[in-house]
Amino acid sequence: MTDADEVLGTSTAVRDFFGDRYDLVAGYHRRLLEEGELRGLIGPREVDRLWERHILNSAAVVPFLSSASSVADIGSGAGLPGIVVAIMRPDAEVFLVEPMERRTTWLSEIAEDLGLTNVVVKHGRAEEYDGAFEVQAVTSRAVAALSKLARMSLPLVRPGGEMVVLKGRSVEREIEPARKVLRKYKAAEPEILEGRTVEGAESTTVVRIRRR
Ligand SMILES: C[S@@+](CC[C@H](N)C(=O)[O-])C[C@H]1O[C@@H](n2cnc3c(N)ncnc32)[C@H](O)[C@@H]1O
Repeated sequence: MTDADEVLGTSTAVRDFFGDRYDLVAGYHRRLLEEGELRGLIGPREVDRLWERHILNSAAVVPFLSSASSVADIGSGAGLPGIVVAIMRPDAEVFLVEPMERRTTWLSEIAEDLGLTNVVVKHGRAEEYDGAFEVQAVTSRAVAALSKLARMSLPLVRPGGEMVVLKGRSVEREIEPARKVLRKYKAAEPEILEGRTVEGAESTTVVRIRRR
């Protein structure tokens, strides 16, 4: 961990931002720091920027989930953003969908160790759960281009719900190729939004697509 990332992660701004969930987020950060690289969950360069690039970046999705009582994070990997969402939204049931067994083992361990009783880990590809369950909101980060992502996510979104994706700034280019699948699932026009967390942390692009 760099000094700058540690200073950010232990700052009053970050403590205030997470409020009474801060200790759980800090516990998750500690586990990622100690085991993330070793267990092949994050790359070696990421260890130095876990707070800003990963935890706060993941947290930026939460304000866009509105009052969703059920969320599925697809391609959760190390738990980003799924574990962060589950910590910040204890009132929501959070499904973490991940095909790699090594990663689902980690996700189950983290949920148990942090006492996150609202987490349900689902082993497999998102497509395998089409028709098996529906949620109010589906999140994802760094899983696929928007057209493929929409095909994976929208079948899990109940009508009136939404998919909320953490994306890079060039996401506008992914919208045209996704139009056909968006029409198929009666999705509304994608909204490109700015996700912010605390002063001093980079903002992120969030794409929200409502299903009618
Ligand atoms: C680049 S990682 C990103 C992990 C995490 N979301 C993050 O931002 O750190 C992509 C993840 O998506 C998972 N994945 C790939 N195809 C998938 C699918 N069809 N359904 C669900 N997850 C998938 C991979 O196993 C991997 O864990």
